[in-house]
Amino acid sequence: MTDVLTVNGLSVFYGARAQAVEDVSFSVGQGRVVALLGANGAGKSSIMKAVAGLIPAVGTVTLRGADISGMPARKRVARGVVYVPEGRQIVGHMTVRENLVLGGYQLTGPRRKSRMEMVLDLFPEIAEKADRSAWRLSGGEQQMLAIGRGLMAEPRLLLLDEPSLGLAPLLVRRVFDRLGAIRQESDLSIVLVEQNLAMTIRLCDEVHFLRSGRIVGHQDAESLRDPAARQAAIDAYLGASATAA
Ligand SMILES: Nc1ncnc2c1ncn2[C@@H]1O[C@H](COP(=O)(O)OP(=O)(O)OP(=O)(O)O)[C@@H](O)[C@H]1O
Repeated sequence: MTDVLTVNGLSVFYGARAQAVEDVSFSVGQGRVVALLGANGAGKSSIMKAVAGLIPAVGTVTLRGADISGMPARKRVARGVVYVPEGRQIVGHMTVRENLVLGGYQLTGPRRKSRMEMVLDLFPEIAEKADRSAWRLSGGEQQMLAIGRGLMAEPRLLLLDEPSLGLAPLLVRRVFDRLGAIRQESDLSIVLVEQNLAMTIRLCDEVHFLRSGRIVGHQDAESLRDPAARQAAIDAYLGASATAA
Protein backbone atom coordinates (compact mmCIF):
# COMPACT_ATOMS: atom_id res chain seq x y z
CA MET A 1 0.00 0.00 0.00
CA THR A 2 1.33 3.48 -0.92
CA ASP A 3 1.72 5.83 2.00
CA VAL A 4 0.31 9.24 1.16
CA LEU A 5 1.62 10.80 4.36
CA THR A 6 4.53 9.81 6.57
CA VAL A 7 5.28 11.80 9.70
CA ASN A 8 8.57 10.95 11.35
CA GLY A 9 9.89 12.22 14.69
CA LEU A 10 7.64 15.29 14.71
CA SER A 11 8.07 17.71 17.61
CA VAL A 12 6.39 21.09 18.07
CA PHE A 13 7.55 23.78 20.49
CA TYR A 14 5.76 26.97 21.48
CA GLY A 15 8.65 28.97 22.88
CA ALA A 16 11.84 27.42 24.25
CA ARG A 17 10.33 25.34 27.02
CA ALA A 18 6.75 24.60 25.95
CA GLN A 19 6.80 21.37 23.98
CA ALA A 20 3.33 20.54 22.61
CA VAL A 21 4.28 17.51 20.46
CA GLU A 22 7.10 15.09 21.18
CA ASP A 23 8.62 12.70 18.65
CA VAL A 24 5.39 11.69 16.94
CA SER A 25 5.51 9.26 14.01
CA PHE A 26 2.66 7.80 11.96
CA SER A 27 1.65 7.19 8.37
CA VAL A 28 -1.53 7.34 6.31
CA GLY A 29 -2.08 5.00 3.35
CA GLN A 30 -3.91 5.81 0.14
CA GLY A 31 -7.66 6.07 0.81
CA ARG A 32 -7.21 5.43 4.53
CA VAL A 33 -8.69 7.38 7.43
CA VAL A 34 -6.40 7.70 10.43
CA ALA A 35 -7.64 9.28 13.64
CA LEU A 36 -5.66 11.11 16.31
CA LEU A 37 -7.54 10.90 19.57
CA GLY A 38 -6.71 12.57 22.83
CA ALA A 39 -7.99 14.86 25.55
CA ASN A 40 -7.85 18.67 25.38
CA GLY A 41 -4.29 19.90 25.05
CA ALA A 42 -2.88 16.50 23.99
CA GLY A 43 -1.28 18.08 20.91
CA LYS A 44 -3.70 16.98 18.17
CA SER A 45 -4.20 20.36 16.48
CA SER A 46 -0.50 21.13 16.72
CA ILE A 47 0.26 17.97 14.71
CA MET A 48 -2.30 18.93 12.07
CA LYS A 49 -0.98 22.48 11.78
CA ALA A 50 2.59 21.21 11.52
CA VAL A 51 1.60 18.79 8.72
CA ALA A 52 -0.20 21.65 6.95
CA GLY A 53 2.92 23.81 7.29
CA LEU A 54 1.18 26.45 9.39
CA ILE A 55 3.55 26.22 12.36
CA PRO A 56 7.24 25.31 12.54
CA ALA A 57 8.15 21.79 13.62
CA VAL A 58 11.12 19.48 14.01
CA GLY A 59 11.08 16.14 12.16
CA THR A 60 10.08 15.08 8.67
CA VAL A 61 6.79 15.20 6.81
CA THR A 62 6.71 13.20 3.60
CA LEU A 63 3.96 13.33 1.00
CA ARG A 64 3.92 10.43 -1.47
CA GLY A 65 7.61 9.93 -0.84
CA ALA A 66 8.59 13.62 -1.26
CA ASP A 67 9.96 15.48 1.76
CA ILE A 68 7.76 18.56 2.25
CA SER A 69 9.06 19.44 5.75
CA GLY A 70 10.44 22.84 4.74
CA MET A 71 7.67 23.73 2.33
CA PRO A 72 5.40 26.74 3.00
CA ALA A 73 1.69 26.07 3.63
CA ARG A 74 0.45 27.39 0.25
CA LYS A 75 2.73 25.01 -1.64
CA ARG A 76 1.45 22.12 0.45
CA VAL A 77 -2.11 23.11 -0.49
CA ALA A 78 -1.08 23.04 -4.16
CA ARG A 79 0.13 19.47 -3.58
CA GLY A 80 -3.24 18.52 -2.12
CA VAL A 81 -2.67 18.90 1.63
CA VAL A 82 -5.81 20.66 2.87
CA TYR A 83 -6.51 21.58 6.49
CA VAL A 84 -10.06 22.12 7.78
CA PRO A 85 -9.48 23.88 11.11
CA GLU A 86 -11.33 23.41 14.35
CA GLY A 87 -14.19 25.90 14.87
CA ARG A 88 -15.17 26.10 11.19
CA GLN A 89 -13.67 29.53 10.44
CA ILE A 90 -15.90 30.25 7.49
CA VAL A 91 -16.35 33.85 6.29
CA GLY A 92 -19.70 34.81 7.80
CA HIS A 93 -20.52 37.84 5.68
CA MET A 94 -19.87 35.98 2.43
CA THR A 95 -22.41 33.64 0.89
CA VAL A 96 -22.11 29.86 0.98
CA ARG A 97 -21.14 29.88 -2.72
CA GLU A 98 -18.51 32.61 -2.18
CA ASN A 99 -16.98 30.62 0.68
CA LEU A 100 -16.74 27.62 -1.62
CA VAL A 101 -15.13 29.72 -4.37
CA LEU A 102 -12.49 30.77 -1.81
CA GLY A 103 -11.69 27.12 -1.16
CA GLY A 104 -11.20 26.46 -4.86
CA TYR A 105 -9.34 29.69 -5.63
CA GLN A 106 -6.49 27.87 -7.37
CA LEU A 107 -8.74 26.01 -9.81
CA THR A 108 -9.58 27.19 -13.32
CA GLY A 109 -13.21 28.30 -13.91
CA PRO A 110 -14.66 25.06 -15.36
CA ARG A 111 -12.90 22.86 -12.81
CA ARG A 112 -14.09 25.07 -9.98
CA LYS A 113 -17.65 24.90 -11.31
CA SER A 114 -17.72 21.10 -11.50
CA ARG A 115 -16.07 20.81 -8.10
CA MET A 116 -18.71 23.12 -6.61
CA GLU A 117 -21.45 20.95 -8.11
CA MET A 118 -19.86 17.90 -6.50
CA VAL A 119 -19.67 19.59 -3.09
CA LEU A 120 -23.25 20.91 -3.26
CA ASP A 121 -24.48 17.44 -4.28
CA LEU A 122 -22.73 16.01 -1.26
CA PHE A 123 -24.24 18.57 1.11
CA PRO A 124 -27.81 19.32 -0.05
CA GLU A 125 -28.45 21.17 3.21
CA ILE A 126 -26.12 23.96 2.14
CA ALA A 127 -26.98 23.70 -1.56
CA GLU A 128 -30.46 24.96 -0.72
CA LYS A 129 -28.87 27.99 0.93
CA ALA A 130 -26.05 28.62 -1.52
CA ASP A 131 -26.82 32.33 -1.92
CA ARG A 132 -27.37 32.98 1.78
CA SER A 133 -24.76 34.60 4.06
CA ALA A 134 -22.77 31.90 5.82
CA TRP A 135 -23.46 33.33 9.29
CA ARG A 136 -27.13 32.46 8.80
CA LEU A 137 -26.39 28.73 8.63
CA SER A 138 -26.85 26.42 11.62
CA GLY A 139 -23.76 25.06 13.38
CA GLY A 140 -23.98 21.75 11.53
CA GLU A 141 -24.46 23.48 8.18
CA GLN A 142 -21.47 25.71 8.90
CA GLN A 143 -19.41 22.59 9.58
CA MET A 144 -20.59 21.12 6.26
CA LEU A 145 -19.57 24.36 4.56
CA ALA A 146 -16.13 24.25 6.21
CA ILE A 147 -15.61 20.67 5.00
CA GLY A 148 -17.03 21.55 1.59
CA ARG A 149 -14.64 24.48 1.30
CA GLY A 150 -11.77 22.10 2.07
CA LEU A 151 -13.00 19.68 -0.59
CA MET A 152 -13.06 22.53 -3.14
CA ALA A 153 -9.26 22.57 -3.02
CA GLU A 154 -9.17 19.03 -4.52
CA PRO A 155 -7.38 17.50 -1.53
CA ARG A 156 -5.40 14.29 -1.73
CA LEU A 157 -4.88 14.45 2.02
CA LEU A 158 -7.61 16.06 4.11
CA LEU A 159 -6.69 17.16 7.64
CA LEU A 160 -9.97 17.43 9.57
CA ASP A 161 -9.78 19.05 12.98
CA GLU A 162 -12.69 18.11 15.30
CA PRO A 163 -15.61 18.19 12.87
CA SER A 164 -17.95 17.19 15.73
CA LEU A 165 -17.06 20.17 17.92
CA GLY A 166 -20.12 21.95 19.29
CA LEU A 167 -22.62 19.91 17.27
CA ALA A 168 -25.68 18.05 18.55
CA PRO A 169 -25.38 14.24 18.25
CA LEU A 170 -27.77 14.03 15.28
CA LEU A 171 -25.74 16.58 13.33
CA VAL A 172 -22.47 14.87 14.23
CA ARG A 173 -23.90 11.67 12.78
CA ARG A 174 -24.97 13.48 9.61
CA VAL A 175 -21.54 15.08 9.13
CA PHE A 176 -19.79 11.76 9.72
CA ASP A 177 -22.14 9.95 7.33
CA ARG A 178 -21.21 12.47 4.66
CA LEU A 179 -17.52 11.96 5.37
CA GLY A 180 -18.13 8.24 4.99
CA ALA A 181 -19.69 8.89 1.57
CA ILE A 182 -16.70 11.00 0.51
CA ARG A 183 -14.25 8.29 1.44
CA GLN A 184 -16.27 5.67 -0.42
CA GLU A 185 -16.54 7.74 -3.58
CA SER A 186 -12.96 8.96 -3.73
CA ASP A 187 -9.57 7.66 -2.88
CA LEU A 188 -9.04 10.49 -0.42
CA SER A 189 -6.77 9.98 2.58
CA ILE A 190 -7.91 11.65 5.80
CA VAL A 191 -6.32 12.49 9.12
CA LEU A 192 -9.11 13.06 11.60
CA VAL A 193 -8.66 14.73 14.96
CA GLU A 194 -11.45 13.95 17.39
CA GLN A 195 -12.52 13.49 20.96
CA ASN A 196 -15.64 11.55 19.98
CA LEU A 197 -14.40 7.95 19.91
CA ALA A 198 -17.68 6.27 18.93
CA MET A 199 -18.16 8.44 15.83
CA THR A 200 -14.51 8.26 14.95
CA ILE A 201 -14.38 4.50 14.77
CA ARG A 202 -17.41 4.40 12.46
CA LEU A 203 -15.33 6.25 9.92
CA CYS A 204 -11.69 5.50 10.43
CA ASP A 205 -9.34 2.56 9.86
CA GLU A 206 -6.76 3.21 12.57
CA VAL A 207 -6.58 5.22 15.76
CA HIS A 208 -3.53 6.75 17.41
CA PHE A 209 -4.04 7.78 21.03
CA LEU A 210 -2.22 10.88 22.21
CA ARG A 211 -1.35 12.04 25.67
CA SER A 212 0.81 15.06 26.56
CA GLY A 213 2.15 15.39 23.02
CA ARG A 214 3.11 11.73 22.57
CA ILE A 215 1.49 8.77 20.84
CA VAL A 216 0.76 6.33 23.65
CA GLY A 217 -1.28 3.74 21.76
CA HIS A 218 -2.28 2.56 18.28
CA GLN A 219 -5.18 0.28 17.36
CA ASP A 220 -7.14 -0.81 14.32
CA ALA A 221 -10.61 0.74 14.41
CA GLU A 222 -12.06 -2.72 13.84
CA SER A 223 -10.74 -3.89 17.20
CA LEU A 224 -12.49 -0.93 18.89
CA ARG A 225 -15.96 -1.70 17.52
CA ASP A 226 -16.57 -4.03 20.44
CA PRO A 227 -17.95 -1.87 23.32
CA ALA A 228 -15.80 -3.57 25.99
CA ALA A 229 -12.63 -3.06 23.93
CA ARG A 230 -13.64 0.54 23.34
CA GLN A 231 -14.12 1.16 27.04
CA ALA A 232 -10.79 -0.51 27.80
CA ALA A 233 -9.05 1.82 25.29
CA ILE A 234 -10.73 4.84 26.85
CA ASP A 235 -9.65 3.78 30.33
CA ALA A 236 -6.11 3.11 29.14
CA TYR A 237 -5.54 6.11 26.92
CA LEU A 238 -8.11 8.83 27.26
CA GLY A 239 -9.16 8.91 30.89
CA ALA A 240 -12.26 10.25 32.57
CA SER A 241 -12.98 13.08 30.11
CA ALA A 242 -13.98 10.69 27.31
CA THR A 243 -17.05 8.50 26.87
CA ALA A 244 -17.61 5.31 24.92
CA ALA A 245 -21.12 6.28 23.79
N1 LIG B 1 -0.16 29.19 20.02
C1 LIG B 1 0.18 28.54 21.13
N2 LIG B 1 1.06 29.10 22.01
C2 LIG B 1 1.45 28.45 23.12
N3 LIG B 1 0.99 27.22 23.46
C3 LIG B 1 0.12 26.63 22.65
C4 LIG B 1 -0.33 27.24 21.43
N4 LIG B 1 -1.18 26.40 20.81
C5 LIG B 1 -1.27 25.30 21.59
N5 LIG B 1 -0.49 25.44 22.68
C6 LIG B 1 -0.31 24.44 23.75
O1 LIG B 1 0.16 23.24 23.17
C7 LIG B 1 -0.47 22.12 23.77
C8 LIG B 1 -1.19 21.30 22.70
O2 LIG B 1 -2.24 22.08 22.15
P1 LIG B 1 -3.13 21.57 20.93
O3 LIG B 1 -4.06 22.68 20.55
O4 LIG B 1 -2.27 21.02 19.90
O5 LIG B 1 -3.93 20.38 21.63
P2 LIG B 1 -5.25 19.64 21.18
O6 LIG B 1 -5.04 18.20 21.52
O7 LIG B 1 -5.58 19.96 19.78
O8 LIG B 1 -6.31 20.26 22.16
P3 LIG B 1 -7.89 20.56 21.95
O9 LIG B 1 -8.56 19.22 21.87
O10 LIG B 1 -8.24 21.30 23.19
O11 LIG B 1 -8.04 21.38 20.70
C9 LIG B 1 -1.40 22.65 24.85
O12 LIG B 1 -0.72 22.59 26.07
C10 LIG B 1 -1.62 24.09 24.43
O13 LIG B 1 -1.85 24.90 25.54
